[in-house]
Amino acid sequence: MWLALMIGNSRLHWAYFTGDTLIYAWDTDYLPADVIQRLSQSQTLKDLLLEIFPNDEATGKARHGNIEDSLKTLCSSVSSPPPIILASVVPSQTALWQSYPNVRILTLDQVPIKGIYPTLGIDRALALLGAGQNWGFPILVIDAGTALTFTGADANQHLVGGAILPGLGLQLATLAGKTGQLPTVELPQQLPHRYALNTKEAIQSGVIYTLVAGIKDFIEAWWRDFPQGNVVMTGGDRTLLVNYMRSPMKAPKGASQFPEIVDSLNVEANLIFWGMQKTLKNYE
Ligand SMILES: Nc1ncnc2c1ncn2[C@@H]1O[C@H](COP(=O)(O)OP(=O)(O)O)[C@@H](O)[C@H]1O
Ligand SMILES: CC(C)(COP(=O)(O)O)[C@@H](O)C(=O)NCCC(=O)O
Ligand SMILES: [K+]
Repeated sequence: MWLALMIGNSRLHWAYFTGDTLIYAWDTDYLPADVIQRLSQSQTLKDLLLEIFPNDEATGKARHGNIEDSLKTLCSSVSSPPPIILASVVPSQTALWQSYPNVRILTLDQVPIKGIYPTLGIDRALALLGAGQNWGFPILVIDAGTALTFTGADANQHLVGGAILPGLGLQLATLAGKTGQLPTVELPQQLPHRYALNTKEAIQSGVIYTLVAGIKDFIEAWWRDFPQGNVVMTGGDRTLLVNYMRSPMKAPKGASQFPEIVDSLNVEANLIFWGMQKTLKNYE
């Protein structure tokens, strides 16, 4: 068994594998350095899982309930700190894990995608590989994380390129942080009205409608260049974004948003983990 750890700019993404099979994936906040130190000394997977599964603050009970129990039962026999395969786009966080005795840090040059430029985020390369493995190349990955990224590869698994912009959460945080009067605003579950008559909804409308329009434009351009190309969305905001794109437009004479695009858009949380598994496999 092994654990995959992808360090993103907002949080840690974990997956538990047995061999080639992804059993379970979950997210946690960053861990303090002293907790990571303690994990390095943990003798069993059970000890480790106790630390890295998020607990419900109120009850102290694990949020993942049954899954956590079955994982622990499954792994209580595994001794020594379990192997962690790590990929990161946050160097200061990577440094904290370097002392872990059984860690392997994946680097960009190990990811079997052609034409990679040296500063490409390894999360983008891994997601591309994972998506291409599953749906085939050409493939366009839209990662709605801290940053929102578009990353495409052609039929030869060669990087076409992509784009980077602030993600939904970051756009909202930047507006609140860099202006004198704009409040901190949450993301609504439903698509807001386009024409807002209060500040909160005006911010939500501006950020969401322009982001959704931008995504639509990138997908249409992708299909012009790669008519057989697949498109997949991942990242922490994927579900919200797809829901916005599915909703009818909340505007006068609002028609359904982008049915033809949403119907052919794949949504998947675990692309990066699939890419990590494939990268390891490539080295065997
Ligand atoms: N519990 C959570 N913690 C942080 N972000 C979350 C959470 N749940 C949903 N999100 C959303 O996920 C986005 C971050 O995406 P994610 O893919 O987790 O980031 P990264 O890979 O950059 O760490 C944020 O913009 C936020 O809106
Ligand atoms: C663009 C990113 C910040 C996205 O990170 P994330 O939002 O997933 O945490 C990351 O992939 C990165 O640091 N990339 C390096 C620059 C590049 O890909 O060109
Ligand atoms: K990401």
